[in-house]
Amino acid sequence: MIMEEDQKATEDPEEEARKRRRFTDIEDLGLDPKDCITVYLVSTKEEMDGGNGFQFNMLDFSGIFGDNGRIYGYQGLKISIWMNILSFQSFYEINFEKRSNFGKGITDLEPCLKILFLDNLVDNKDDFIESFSRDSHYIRDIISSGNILCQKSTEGHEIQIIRMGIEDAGYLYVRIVPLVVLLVEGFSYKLGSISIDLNDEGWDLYLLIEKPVDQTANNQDRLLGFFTVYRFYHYPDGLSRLRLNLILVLPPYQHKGYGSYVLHAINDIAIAGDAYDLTIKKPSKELQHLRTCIDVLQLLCFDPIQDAINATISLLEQGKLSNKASLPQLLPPMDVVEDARKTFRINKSQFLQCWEALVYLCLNSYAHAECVEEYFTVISNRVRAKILGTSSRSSGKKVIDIPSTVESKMSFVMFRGGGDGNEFKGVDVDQNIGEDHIKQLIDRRLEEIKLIAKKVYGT
Ligand SMILES: CC(=O)SCCNC(=O)CCNC(=O)[C@H](O)C(C)(C)COP(=O)(O)OP(=O)(O)OC[C@H]1O[C@@H](n2cnc3c(N)ncnc32)[C@H](O)[C@@H]1OP(=O)(O)O
Repeated sequence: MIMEEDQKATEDPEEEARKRRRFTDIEDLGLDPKDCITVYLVSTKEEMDGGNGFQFNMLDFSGIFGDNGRIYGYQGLKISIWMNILSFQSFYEINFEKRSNFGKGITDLEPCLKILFLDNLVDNKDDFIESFSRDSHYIRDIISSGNILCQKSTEGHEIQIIRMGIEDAGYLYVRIVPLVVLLVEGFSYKLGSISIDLNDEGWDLYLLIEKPVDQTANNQDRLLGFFTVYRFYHYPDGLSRLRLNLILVLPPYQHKGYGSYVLHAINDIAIAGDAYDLTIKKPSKELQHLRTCIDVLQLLCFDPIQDAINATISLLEQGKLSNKASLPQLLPPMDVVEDARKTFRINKSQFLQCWEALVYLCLNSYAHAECVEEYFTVISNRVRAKILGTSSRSSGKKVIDIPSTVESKMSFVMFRGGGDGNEFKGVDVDQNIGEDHIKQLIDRRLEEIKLIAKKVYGT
């Protein structure tokens, strides 16, 4: 629905002339959609009218408003979008003071919003308001065909994770896709990365549901979040591998422990299904942090790792790792990596992420403060080598020391050249990168490790 606000020209002609001059004199630089669009999650008419719904604006509109993502030809533009959090249909209103072509054309807003919301838009405000009561049990109906995977009790509610059949999942998925596009960085229609192939049985959709214990008509089941998992095969043993493709906890429910609950459930799915491993497709920074905290906590209680950590700390105490010209450094023994995969389904590259944090945690908690500096040097060297990959690569073989759980004395591993043997992810490789940028990336990694330690141990 588009509404042009009443002009106040007759009330203050001078002000109006000044505004008009100002607007026509300047080049139309376009508006950032983030500055003029607000989305409200609502479940009642009162929330909608009173502006009391959950409100968010810093959203990702890339790919929605043309190639450079800006909106042209408007002054005082305000787009309000209300999403019914019970049925995931939406209604919008567009308000502006002025609309005119100032050299860059006029963005046609309605088709853009239709690209975003697909068939989930309700055209009429009264219909939308009616949907609060009409569709109040939409979620309850949808999940009736699903299977409860796990549940826990909170005050007055059951929190359930429900696995959906792929067809029923499809109906709901189409309704929640607009939220994914807006809230998950890097997921856009353009990239085509959000689609689930409903004919591919490898896909599973799981819903995180809040169910009132009192299931009377006035109490609705609510969708708190969801995740999709893809199952494929590990060659040559034919075991399944699980990939978490997408996870979203809806904004009103974030930072309440649900993400953590879901990640534990996914780990359990992988273990119960005897999967080879569990991976996550391009995790966001926040998700990666959460995942590493969870994995580090599990690994800290995993006996086979203790000897390997102690051996690494011993090398750090002797200053043997930072002096090494060859890389990689601070690698765990491969048998420990394999044990962790078999026990927790943590894949190798995730294990290496956890390993640095595990060593740091043990350094800190067992009074090895004097070699923390040594540890920081080793991490800095590792990040630097990752960035400047090719310069430290050689075509020959490299022999490096690693801690061993097999023998008390040192073992060695030989790497054939061409790579730095380093499987750490998360740092961009750029050959022309400057020293300042390298320092920033090193600091960032050290901060990540310290933050994990703080969350896990409060150190
Ligand atoms: C493969 C992909 O899908 S990549 C994209 C990932 N998804 C997104 O980016 C979508 C938007 N974000 C989200 O959906 C969510 O924020 C998620 C999934 C990343 C995390 O879910 P949340 O429910 O917020 O996680 P959870 O609450 O368990 O933990 C988040 C933080 O809250 C903290 N926390 C956990 N429980 C509580 C609590 N009771 N009170 C306060 N804080 C808590 C955690 O320690 C954690 O803090 P940290 O981030 O500083 O370490």
